[in-house]
Amino acid sequence: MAPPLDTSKTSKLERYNSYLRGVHSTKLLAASSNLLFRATLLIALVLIFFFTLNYPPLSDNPHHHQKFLSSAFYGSGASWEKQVRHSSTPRRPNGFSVLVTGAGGFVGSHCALALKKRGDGVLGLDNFNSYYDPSLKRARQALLSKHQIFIVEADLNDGPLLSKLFDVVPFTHVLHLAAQAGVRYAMRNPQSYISSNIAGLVNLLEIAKSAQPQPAIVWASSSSVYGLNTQNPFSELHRTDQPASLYAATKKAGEEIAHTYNHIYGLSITGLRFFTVYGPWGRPDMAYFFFTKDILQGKPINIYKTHDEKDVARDFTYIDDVVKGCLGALDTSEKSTGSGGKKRAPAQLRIYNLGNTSPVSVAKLVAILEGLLNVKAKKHVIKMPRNGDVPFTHANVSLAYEDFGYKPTTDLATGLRKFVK
Ligand SMILES: O=C(O)[C@H]1O[C@H](OP(=O)(O)OP(=O)(O)OC[C@H]2O[C@@H](n3ccc(=O)[nH]c3=O)[C@H](O)[C@@H]2O)[C@H](O)[C@@H](O)[C@H]1O
Repeated sequence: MAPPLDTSKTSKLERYNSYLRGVHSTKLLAASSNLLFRATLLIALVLIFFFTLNYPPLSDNPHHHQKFLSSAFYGSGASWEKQVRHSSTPRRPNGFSVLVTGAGGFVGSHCALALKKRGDGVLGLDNFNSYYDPSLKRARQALLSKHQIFIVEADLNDGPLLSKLFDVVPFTHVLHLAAQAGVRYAMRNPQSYISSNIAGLVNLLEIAKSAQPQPAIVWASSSSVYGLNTQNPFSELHRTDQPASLYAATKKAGEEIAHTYNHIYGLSITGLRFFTVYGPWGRPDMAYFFFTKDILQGKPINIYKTHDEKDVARDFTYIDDVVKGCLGALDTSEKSTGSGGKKRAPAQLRIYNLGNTSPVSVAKLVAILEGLLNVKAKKHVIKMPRNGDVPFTHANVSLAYEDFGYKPTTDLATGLRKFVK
């Protein structure tokens, strides 16, 4: 049994204990404020690190804004999988199940709707970046959603998310239209072209090569690959080793990368060289679109001339014609031949021009717009800046005609009328 405590000793002890408690709480207070200070410092450092990583700011680098967040938000959950499956299930006998990348974009949204309308299953993929006003992409998304097309919001470089999609859906085809577009913007933000048009393409092909079954792939190349080629009209047999812009160089690189994946893994791949596609729901960064806006607002527009004072011209191609070309390419795609990531037999590899076959000068384009809008444009005719533009494009489409009946039927005046409306 413990001896009774001497009260004087007890009160001393109590005083001592209360002194100790005082010291302890002061120390505790000091320690916790120290801890708080360190934590604040750590958070500040993490924030500085985070913002440094995200430099330059979003407006200049729209691809950084939500990279890979998608894997965290999606890729799991029964209702998400249900949406993905429902959207990609065909509603016609022997219908396709197509992953349309860039489905929030101009050509992507039109193709997605056309495929869905004929009974194919369509799943969209888009990162909704801010290269141009994302609200236009969201409006396209709303339109697609009305037609039961679900767009997964993800970046092409998000490997885990893409793998997950191919685990959930046995896609028969991929219509790969997601890209960093625009010829002149490549001088302002070169890295975005590498990230989307090269790294993103490789990521997609990596996933596709291991998918069971391997899908057939149809993807968007560009008329710009003809670069400094001077033979006319441009044929798929002409030189494409002199790109005039980084955009063109990344599209040409894509064609070579496609060759590699076809050769090693047996992926069936078709590249489509689009020629200045225009029309309703188009891209606001393209000349016909911002010319229309500027003319209506009474703002001056620049019309480029070549350095030897010639007209600059494009083989402007109407969206409905291009959609028919994309569907024709999908319909004539052969199956990929690989399985388990290994090639089993030679596979189809194709390249086609999808143009209009009748170039029109930019000056004429503006004259048509003036007529349709009933407004005179404030025109500045200037020498084409050295920004990667080529003076002239003109497609020979006989190969696409032979193989899938591609025949453009919309002239520029008719197409622009539909756009202006
Ligand atoms: O076929 C392609 O592969 C590409 O087509 C498109 O590029 P481009 O043919 O350059 O279209 P776009 O910019 O509308 O300029 C049209 C014309 O206006 C001239 N132009 C342009 C701007 C200006 O201020 N003044 C002007 O005269 C300009 O010199 C040009 O002659 C796509 O954007 C591109 O993503 C890619 O798909």
